[in-house]
Parts: sequence; structure tokens; C-alpha cells
Amino acid sequence: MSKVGLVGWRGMVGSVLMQRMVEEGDFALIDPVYFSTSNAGGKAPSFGGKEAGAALQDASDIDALKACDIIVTCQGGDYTKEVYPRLRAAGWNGHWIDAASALRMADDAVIVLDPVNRHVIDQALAQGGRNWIGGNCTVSLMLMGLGGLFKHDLVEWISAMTYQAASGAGAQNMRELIAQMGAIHGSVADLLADPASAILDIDRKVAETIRSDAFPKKNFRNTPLAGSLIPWIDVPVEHGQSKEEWKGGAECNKILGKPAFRSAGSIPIDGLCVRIGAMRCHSQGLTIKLKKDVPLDEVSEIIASANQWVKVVPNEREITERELSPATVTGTLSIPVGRLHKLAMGPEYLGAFTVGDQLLWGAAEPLRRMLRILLER
Ligand SMILES: NC(=O)C1=CN([C@@H]2O[C@H](COP(=O)(O)OP(=O)(O)OC[C@H]3O[C@@H](n4cnc5c(N)ncnc54)[C@H](OP(=O)(O)O)[C@@H]3O)[C@@H](O)[C@H]2O)C=CC1
Ligand SMILES: N[C@@H](CC(=O)OP(=O)(O)O)C(=O)O
Repeated sequence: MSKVGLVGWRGMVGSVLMQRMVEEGDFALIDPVYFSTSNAGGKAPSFGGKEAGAALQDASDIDALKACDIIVTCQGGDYTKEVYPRLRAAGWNGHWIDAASALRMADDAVIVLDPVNRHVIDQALAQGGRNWIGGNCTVSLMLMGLGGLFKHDLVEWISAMTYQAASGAGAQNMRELIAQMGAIHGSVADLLADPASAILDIDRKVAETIRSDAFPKKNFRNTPLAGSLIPWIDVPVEHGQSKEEWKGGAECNKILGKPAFRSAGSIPIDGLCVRIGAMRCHSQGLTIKLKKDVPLDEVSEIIASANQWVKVVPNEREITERELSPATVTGTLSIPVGRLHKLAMGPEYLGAFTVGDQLLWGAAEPLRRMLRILLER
């Protein structure tokens, strides 16, 4: 049985991964070794009804890591940058599965999203590939939704306007979003309770609260999110883009096995990434330039048949309100795609909207499935 080292298992992404591994019975197939950066020697957990053979191992102990056939890490990019090169330099030849972005664009790494790029994974496996990195959440969720259009080579370019949840910024940010919602409500609770109160008095108080120094916003770089939005995610890069926007083009093309973003033969993918007050579902409004005019019913069929999780929502008001929303999708593997219609710019221009849980298909699930691919070879 493969000895699988688990690093970052108690973090937000790691906890979702453990939950999914339990649900899918993955622990029956592995001999788990749990690592910690903060509590080496402490009691290891027992997921999937399986006791770990030893106490928590030190996540920076290269000898302990070297004893694993496969390492799955959700610990973060700093950990990867510190430990991964030392581990390879020490001669470790095992499989490294990682949620962090640090190694994504490395030549010897595959960005894994097997319902979309199993062919790229299989080719790398055949060539001795050892590094399997989960993609950016927004990118993976878009490709899970639109994979069919790419498979049929119908996409000339895409503009993605995103509505990204607080969870993408981390657990503390989710807590802060709720605290912000609470602070807003608290500031006007008495006025809300009085049906005769003036809405503009409520609105003024809410605006004062959101703008006040006391509003809890430390984790969002001192910017309010509840009752507002933040049209910038991650650091600035070239071409006026944020890094999150750059990942859309760079990672999508790599996942699909295309030439590098902005080089000949790659697919232009760009847009604006915006943080909004959802908890853990990212949404995207998409403008897709098709290579030709494909009838809408064919487009729907192509999108719906790409994988078992994508679901086309008819472009009708009630069902869209019910099914194409973070509130409905959160905590599930479902990838609804809706609002499908030809745009006024012409018959090759397709409008679409998609929603997905950024901790499931956006982070943990592609890693879990890559582990299964390795275990079932
Ligand atoms: N957040 C996201 O949406 C996504 C994140 N990723 C990547 O995954 C990596 C991890 O992200 P995320 O899971 O959000 O990070 P977390 O901050 O939730 O967890 C990271 C580590 O922090 C330590 N930790 C310290 N205090 C606590 C605590 N109170 N509860 C739990 N863990 C604690 C744990 O390490 P230890 O047990 O060793 O102390 C844990 O493994 C990052 O590289 C990120 O880029 C990828 C896709 C999406
Ligand atoms: N940057 C993403 C979350 C994330 O962790 O992305 P990446 O895995 O590319 O670092 C967001 O803020 O929503």
C-alpha cells in the first residue's frame, strides 16, 4: 500500500480534502502519514476510520518526507518553496501533489484537472512526471464549466468577469466578511425593527459604518467587502492585470496543453477579477467568441456532455434564480452553467454565467482525483 504523506490537512483546503477522501473511501487505499509545521509529536488524526501508524511528523523533516511514496500538500506556497527543492535535492523521487501555486508554471509540473486534461496527465505520467499541481480556483471552475467548448475546439477567445468569494482570500477573510455583515446589521438593528423608519436614514448609517475606522477590515487590506466589493485580487503584474487575471490566461492554456499564454496558438483569456461577499463559491460572467456560429441547442449539448458535474441551466428567470447561485451550489460538486444566449455583438458571441465551489473543484477535488489516478495505476 502506498505511503502517503499529508501536509496541511487541518487548514481550510486540507479539511475539505480530508472530508472528500473520507466520503470517497480513499483512506482504505493508502497508508497515511500526517505532518505538521506546528505540532510535531502531537497526536495524529484518524480520518476514514484509519489510525495513523505514528504521531504527527515534522513537516520540514526531509528524512520523514522522503519515506513517503506520495506527498499531498495543502500547506501553502511558502512551505512548497522551502521544502520541495530540498526534498528533490535529497534524491526523493516520489509524487508531489500540491494545492499551492508555487510550482504551477514549472516545465516539469502538470496543472491537474482530470475531467478536462486527463490526456495531458497521462502523457506526463508516461514520460515519468512526478509533480501534480492543483490549478487556480477560478481557472479550474471555468474549465469544468466550459470544457466541452474547448474539447470541440470552438473557442477563439474568452473574457471572464469574476465574482469571487471570501474563502479564496483565506479562512480569516471568511470570518471577517461575517463580522462585517454583523457590524452593518448591528448599526441599524433598531431602525430595521421600526417599520416607520426612513430607508435613507438606514442607508446613511450603513454607509457611515462601512466607512468607519472601527469596521472590521484588517484582513481585506483595510477595504470593506460586505455591502461593497473589491475589484482587485492579488498583486499587480504586467499589462495592467492583477495576478489573478494573469492566471486565467496562463493556467488555462497550460491545463489544455496549448502553447504559452500570449504566444502563437494560445487562446486569449482575460478579464477583471472581483472579490464579492459570497462565502465559498466563485461565479463568472463570460463573453465567449466562438470560432463559428453554432446553434444554441448544440452549444448547450456540448457544454452539458463534457463531464458528469456540469449542468446547463435553461436561460429562464425562475430556474436561474434557483440554481445558478452561490447559495445553492455551496458545498457541492455541481457546476451549473446558465444565462446561455447569443450576444448582440453577433452570432459567434456567446454569453454565459457559471458558479462553482472554490474549495471543492476549485482546490481539493482535483488533488484528490490525482491521488486516485496514481493509486489506481
Ligand atoms: N484558500 C483557497 O481558496 C485556496 C487555497 N489554495 C492554496 O492552499 C494553500 C492553503 O490554503 P488554506 O487552506 O486556505 O490555508 P490555511 O491557513 O487554512 O491552512 C494552512 C495551515 O495553517 C496552519 N494553521 C495555523 N492555525 C490554524 C488553525 N487555527 N486552523 C487550521 N490550520 C491552522 C495549519 O498548518 P499546521 O497544521 O502545520 O500548523 C494549516 O495546514 C495555499 O497555498 C493556497 O494558495 C489553493 C486553492 C484555493
Ligand atoms: N487567489 C484565489 C485563491 C487562491 O488560492 O488562488 P491560487 O491557488 O491561485 O493561489 C482567490 O483569491 O480567490
